[in-house]
Amino acid sequence: MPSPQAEPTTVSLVGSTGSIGTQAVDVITAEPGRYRVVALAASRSVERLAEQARRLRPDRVAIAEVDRAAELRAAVPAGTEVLAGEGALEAVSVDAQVVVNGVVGFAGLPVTLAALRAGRRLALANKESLIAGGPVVQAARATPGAEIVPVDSEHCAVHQCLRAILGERGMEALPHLPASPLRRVVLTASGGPFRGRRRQELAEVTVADALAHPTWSMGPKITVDSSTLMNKGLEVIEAHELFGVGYDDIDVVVHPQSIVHSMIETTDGATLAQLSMPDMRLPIGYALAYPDRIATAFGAIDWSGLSRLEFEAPDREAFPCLDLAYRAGRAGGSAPACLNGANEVAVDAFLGGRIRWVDIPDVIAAALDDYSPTEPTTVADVLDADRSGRDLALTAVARRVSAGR
Ligand SMILES: NC(=O)C1=CN([C@@H]2O[C@H](COP(=O)(O)OP(=O)(O)OC[C@H]3O[C@@H](n4cnc5c(N)ncnc54)[C@H](OP(=O)(O)O)[C@@H]3O)[C@@H](O)[C@H]2O)C=CC1
Ligand SMILES: CC(=O)[C@@H](O)[C@H](O)COP(=O)(O)O
Ligand SMILES: [Mn+2]
Repeated sequence: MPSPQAEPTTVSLVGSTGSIGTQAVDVITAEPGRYRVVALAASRSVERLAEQARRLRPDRVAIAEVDRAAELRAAVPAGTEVLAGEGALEAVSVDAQVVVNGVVGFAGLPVTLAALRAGRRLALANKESLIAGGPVVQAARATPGAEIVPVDSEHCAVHQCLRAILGERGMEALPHLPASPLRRVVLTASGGPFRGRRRQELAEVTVADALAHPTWSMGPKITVDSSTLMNKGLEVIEAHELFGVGYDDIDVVVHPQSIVHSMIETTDGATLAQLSMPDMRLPIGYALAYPDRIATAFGAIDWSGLSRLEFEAPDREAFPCLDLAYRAGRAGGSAPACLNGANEVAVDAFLGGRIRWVDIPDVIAAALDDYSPTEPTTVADVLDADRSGRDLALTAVARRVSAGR
């Protein structure tokens, strides 16, 4: 049973109009009286944002694109404060006890930093901010009261497993991993839509092919990342940052059913895993309610309908992005920010039809080859590294476009 609550927990939903944001709304509305949404925020989707505001009645609504503010003001209930433009999303990221960061990409960094620096619980879906922000996000995480509870399904699974061996006190010490019987973390990957194909069979795949994820329905950027295995590579760095586990102790296994969401192995050979049907509302509810549990079941397994759970090694030759991420993670410092920025440029160029799917890893590798990592200590350092990754990737994209590839 959940703990009795006098007052609802306040929540800011940033990126409320996307896949994570709309599923967070589902979870909150399934738990009447438990949560109150005090702020909603998105980039440009006025209609969806206004509809959510009419339903959830937040105090404030923020929109990043300033030229959409007038339309939004006209569509939200009277008395709702509307913020717009630079700083608007950051401003509403301190309004609540729990901040859900469902923004896509590096644009989520200000939300992550604002929530942590204000000592809030951050329900983190936006992996890119932690990966690129590295040491700067870790410093903000040390703010009294601040905590990150992962929404990303694999890390939410690892979080649940680690609790079993570390206890709540051990979890509070993260990312300084306490002395523990943990041997390794094993992240599961669906393998994406191109699982089983060799590199030479992937030259002609289309955007529609890459967006056809076999098990999850998600926004376009992460869906393309899943198809290249860069999503898993980013998640390896995310696991390192979240839990303080070294890269030699983070492995990836392909599991096409997406039911085992990840595992930990202990020194005595035991494996602990978290299983559920692929439904992001479970990890979202976990991050909202931690250390309690919500009362609504999302993703419970009907064992009579489940015939097999399969596992295989990732094909690192056909999907080189996985090792590019390990390379950047091991290089450390600002290398993950460069990797992430280059990946965002490459994915954007692929979605825009400027490069082929097989060019994505080559563009990112070209950026990493020409980049010398530094040790970022400020947000400006992180922005610099992101900019360099983007510039180097843009050059590599332009080279491919002018070569007619
Ligand atoms: N979807 C999923 O199941 C999972 C997602 N994640 C992670 O969660 C994050 C969100 O993914 P997902 O929900 O799929 O993405 P979507 O593309 O579905 O949604 C993105 C959200 O971010 C907003 N947004 C886009 N660009 C900006 C910007 N420049 N500044 C501020 N807000 C912006 C969008 O607003 P608007 O609608 O106005 O454009 C929208 O609300 C990603 O980091 C992803 O890796 C992790 C695990 C699973
Ligand atoms: C739901 C979620 O957490 C995604 O990150 C998911 O893991 C993507 O699937 P892949 O395993 O194919 O990358
Ligand atoms: Mn994931």
